Amino acid sequence: MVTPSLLNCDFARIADELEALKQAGTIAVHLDVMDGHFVPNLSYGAPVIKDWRPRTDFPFDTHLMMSDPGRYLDDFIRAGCDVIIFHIEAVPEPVPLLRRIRAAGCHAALALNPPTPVSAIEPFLDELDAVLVMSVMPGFGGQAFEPSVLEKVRTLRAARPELPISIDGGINPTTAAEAVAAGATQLVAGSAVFRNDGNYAAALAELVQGARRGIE
Ligand SMILES: O=C(CO)[C@@H](O)[C@H](O)COP(=O)(O)O
Ligand SMILES: [Co+2]
Repeated sequence: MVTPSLLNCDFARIADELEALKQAGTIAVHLDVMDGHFVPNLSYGAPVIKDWRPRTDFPFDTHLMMSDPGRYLDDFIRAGCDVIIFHIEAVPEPVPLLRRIRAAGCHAALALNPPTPVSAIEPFLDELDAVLVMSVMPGFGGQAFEPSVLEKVRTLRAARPELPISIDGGINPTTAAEAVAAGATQLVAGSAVFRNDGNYAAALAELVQGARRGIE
């Protein structure tokens, strides 16, 4: 599955952007929340997501790049997030938070930055609905894919054949193929979708074609 990251969309026209993604065949969107502390950038938070919620029925895959996600977790749950992902680097003892997310009826996932080994999340795999492997340092769209993370995807896939594995950062048709071949099941793509020609259907089709090459 290709999940567009809204980071590069036109936020002034969010309802139109969501509708255009729907017409292009999207089935979920990835929301990048940045706190200016865990990552050197700011984006948007729960009040904005709450206003988007009635505009779309897309599941909201919410990537919390925050130093203290627990402090704001209830706001994201109330805002209507469906999948809530936070970083193991921010919360080294993640079980209480993962359980709060699941108890609220949401899916819980842990993200890991490129330098972070799989062993950092291994003890918590039973508590997870998915893992998000970052293939760039978080904070900005449009960065180059870091190929060394593919080994982590392979390791996770071998350890957990059924675990949904997302990969996020620098996804294009070529890296989509590599990620899927390694075992990724969800490809988060920002700049490869929100490219200059505005043809989201064509962009998604190219990414899906790339992903298919990875299965063959
Ligand atoms: O979490 C992040 C960046 O920190 C991502 O979700 C990016 O928004 C993906 O953008 P591209 O790398 O595909 O341009
Ligand atoms: Co993201």
